[in-house]
Amino acid sequence: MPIKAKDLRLYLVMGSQDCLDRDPVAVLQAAISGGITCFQFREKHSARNLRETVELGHSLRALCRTHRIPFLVNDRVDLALILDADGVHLGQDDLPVPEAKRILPPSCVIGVSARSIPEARQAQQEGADYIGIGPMFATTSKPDAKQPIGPEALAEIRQALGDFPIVGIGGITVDNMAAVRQAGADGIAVISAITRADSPEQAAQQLRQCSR
Ligand SMILES: Cc1ncc(COP(=O)(O)OP(=O)(O)O)c(N)n1
Ligand SMILES: Cc1ncsc1CCOP(=O)(O)O
Ligand SMILES: [Mg+2]
Repeated sequence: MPIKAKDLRLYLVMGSQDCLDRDPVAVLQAAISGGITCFQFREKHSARNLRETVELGHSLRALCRTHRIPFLVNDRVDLALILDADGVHLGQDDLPVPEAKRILPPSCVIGVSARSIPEARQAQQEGADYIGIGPMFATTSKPDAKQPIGPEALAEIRQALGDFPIVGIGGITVDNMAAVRQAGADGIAVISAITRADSPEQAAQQLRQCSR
């Protein structure tokens, strides 16, 4: 089922590395109560081995299923299949979209990262369902992130792509999200604005209210 622009309104990206000493399942539950519209399981560089990652993934997936929140897996198509995910998110260094499509069921959503018009056009032509553009601003959640490109670059990509689902990511907070939406994003994807907030539920609620 293709992802709708409204599903991208408030997209939480998260793995256990983002949750400090909190239980990722509790953080996701709070974020869902606060109004997130999409979730991506992004387990990176963590102390968890693959077996533990799969176990956590099953719990997060079940929670999303109960609340009818789309559940996507970052990077790993094998994990997406194991967890019966609704989709995957692939970056420019990850599995190419045509290869992913050979393995995944046709209903599986594919999101692709882009930071330029050529990258975005290629993703669109290869059959991506949405594009994640960033980093918009400086981020501390991705040590290998490239230089921020700002909402101006997103506005140019929006113009080049026309009506196609686009989400901005990277350093987005309640204070700067308006610029990302005004540039033409259908929604925002965040890690720390929710996972590092004193109250992930209230943080999600506030971001959701501001993204109307
Ligand atoms: C919604 C969304 N947009 C962009 C990214 C970044 O993906 P990628 O460039 O592959 O980097 P990693 O997340 O794998 O470190 C994303 N994950 N989600
Ligand atoms: C995964 C990812 N891709 C580009 S920036 C980023 C990190 C976003 O995290 P935060 O919302 O905490 O800046
Ligand atoms: Mg990736």
